[in-house]
Amino acid sequence: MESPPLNLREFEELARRALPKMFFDYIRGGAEDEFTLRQNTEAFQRISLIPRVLVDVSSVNISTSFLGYDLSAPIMVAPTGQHKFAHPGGEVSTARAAAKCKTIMVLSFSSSCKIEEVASSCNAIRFFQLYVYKRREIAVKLVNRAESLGFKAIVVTVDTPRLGRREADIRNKMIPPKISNLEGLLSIDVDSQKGGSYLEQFASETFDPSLSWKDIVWLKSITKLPVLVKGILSTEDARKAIEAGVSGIIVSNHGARQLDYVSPSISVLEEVVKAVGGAVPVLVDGGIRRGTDVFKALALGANAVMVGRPILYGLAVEGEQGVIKVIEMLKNELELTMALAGCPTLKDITRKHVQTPADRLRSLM
Ligand SMILES: Cc1cc2nc3c(=O)[nH]c(=O)nc-3n(C[C@H](O)[C@H](O)[C@H](O)COP(=O)(O)O)c2cc1C
Ligand SMILES: CC(C)CC(=O)C(=O)O
Repeated sequence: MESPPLNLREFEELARRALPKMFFDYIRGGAEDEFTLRQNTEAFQRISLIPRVLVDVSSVNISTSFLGYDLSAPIMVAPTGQHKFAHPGGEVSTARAAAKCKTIMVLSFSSSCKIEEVASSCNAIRFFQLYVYKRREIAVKLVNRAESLGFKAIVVTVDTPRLGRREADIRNKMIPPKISNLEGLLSIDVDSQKGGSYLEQFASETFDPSLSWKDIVWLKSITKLPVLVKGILSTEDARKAIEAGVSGIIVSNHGARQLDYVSPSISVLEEVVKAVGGAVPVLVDGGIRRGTDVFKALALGANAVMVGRPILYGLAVEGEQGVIKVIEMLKNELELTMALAGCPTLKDITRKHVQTPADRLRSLM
């Protein structure tokens, strides 16, 4: 028997073996040259840790809260579409795992399980991620459904006016998603003569590229739930988001699947946090694979992090149990990092515990 995975990267390798190539490539892949995809993880490696010693770390507490909800750790499940590509249990298995790990799952609009099915499967705290389609009434219906099913926030993704160019999907003729929440609301026929990525064809038929800042105000007007924006990479947009009245900002480059050559999200986190100035909480995702990465993100000002692909790898390898193992691995690594860095609580993690490439440059001048 193979030895069990010891870290998130080993889960990726096992998922590669477990999944059909088309689905593994879809999950792993990024846009175009995958430059930002590599940078998303390498940027974490360029940040060093500066531990403090002789601090009593006999007890380390990693629990926190986000928008008033208690979490076992500052680690949440990012919205990712089509969990049934990874495992037949789909989003229901992921939601159960998130509930058992006492964390928040952001359910993707492009879920392969119905929102009702996910809501009734367990008592996890859930947020609903929204893609705004050309047919706006679909957004209204889904936001209303999420609200009445007890979802606690709407996360609107703002980096996807069109789908990024994912060459693996083009090569594999990636099949279109089966979005259960759209049953009875919308059916899209892809043109099987066209070739290329059918996922991309689907997205270009449906996604509304005219979405703009005024629509955040519209979105707030159709729901009582807090609205968070996902996909902010600049201080200017962070300020606009605050002006538009959002309740949270997610610094994200969509796991490097949209615009290639954007900065890794961890590299812009600190300036966005400064621009936000504590007005609303800030999350970050992209390339988080180790507890040390979570620690670095917190030191640079994030309230919590979200994890995308590793959750799907865990799901592919072992269903619900695999997702639990991935989240618990990250939690255990964070706890150990905090002990070794002299931080018994999350509040003890400060900017002084990390050194970024910019810090090193400044110290030479
Ligand atoms: C297979 C896959 C599907 C995704 N689907 C969505 C989605 O439906 N909505 C969304 O806002 N982001 C989506 N994302 C982006 C994630 O929410 C997240 O930003 C990204 O995966 C974080 O990077 P990481 O995978 O390196 O952790 C998807 C990412 C992947 C890998
Ligand atoms: C169904 C897709 C549009 C989901 C997505 O956002 C992605 O694949 O990155």
